[in-house]
Amino acid sequence: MRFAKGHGTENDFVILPDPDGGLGLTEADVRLLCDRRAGIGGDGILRVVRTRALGEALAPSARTAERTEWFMDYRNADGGVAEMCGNGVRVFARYLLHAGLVGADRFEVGTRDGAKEVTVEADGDITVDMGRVERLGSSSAKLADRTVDGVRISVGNPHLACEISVPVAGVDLRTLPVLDPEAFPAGANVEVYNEVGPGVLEMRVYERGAGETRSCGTGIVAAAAAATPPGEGATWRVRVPGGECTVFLDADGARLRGPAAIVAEGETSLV
Ligand SMILES: N[C@@H](CCC[C@H](N)C(=O)O)C(=O)O
Repeated sequence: MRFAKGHGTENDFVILPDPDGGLGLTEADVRLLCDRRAGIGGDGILRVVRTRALGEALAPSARTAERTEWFMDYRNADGGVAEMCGNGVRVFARYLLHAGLVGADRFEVGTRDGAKEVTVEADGDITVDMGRVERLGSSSAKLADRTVDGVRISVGNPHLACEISVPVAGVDLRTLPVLDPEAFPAGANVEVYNEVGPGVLEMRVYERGAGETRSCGTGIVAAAAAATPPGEGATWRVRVPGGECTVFLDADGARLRGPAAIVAEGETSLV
């Protein structure tokens, strides 16, 4: 089948065009496609399917996706499903434009967290309206070399955003963070962040279902939200190992702006 490969600040994805929803994509297929030695390699999969072709009923949280033409079926590299992917939506939007499946500079993408409006900026960046960001209290995570305290944040998917006040480069993120299972029954993405200047954060992330990645859009939003006093608006530039994104927070929620690129297309016999 045809595939494409794309990334947003080096959070990379295998893109599978499946407009009519006929592809029976198993967890094993996803793991093989994302394998960096035996497969194509990626932090996750973006299946590009017409919303009306979805065989499964949309969850109540995804109802607004019903009005969209294209749905991003996101899978983590371990084969699991995730509700949202901030870098993924930008790459998905870039693919729709690249493949001629949309023509406008502003359109909506369906996700398990509902419809997300994307805007193509004059410089080529893509901005995603991420919607509501919820602060859910505090929790902690045991990492390989330290225990970190943070804020539980929902950006559609679960996060623990931890301010560490020292350079993030020194943190050992090689092992799965140990989380409070009551706070995170479905696991979570864990961010460590540090304010390095006015309005500028540096961040690293251990993604649920993928391990440490070079960037995570929802994680960037979670860190920006955790760094902002509740009820206030703010703009943050967030530096990650794979680049930089900007987050705009206001009373309506968050917008995430950053690059997105398609870097290859081809045929695969792995699915
Ligand atoms: N890389 C993504 C997030 C992907 C899903 C995440 N690993 C989860 O399981 O929630 C992003 O850019 O937001």
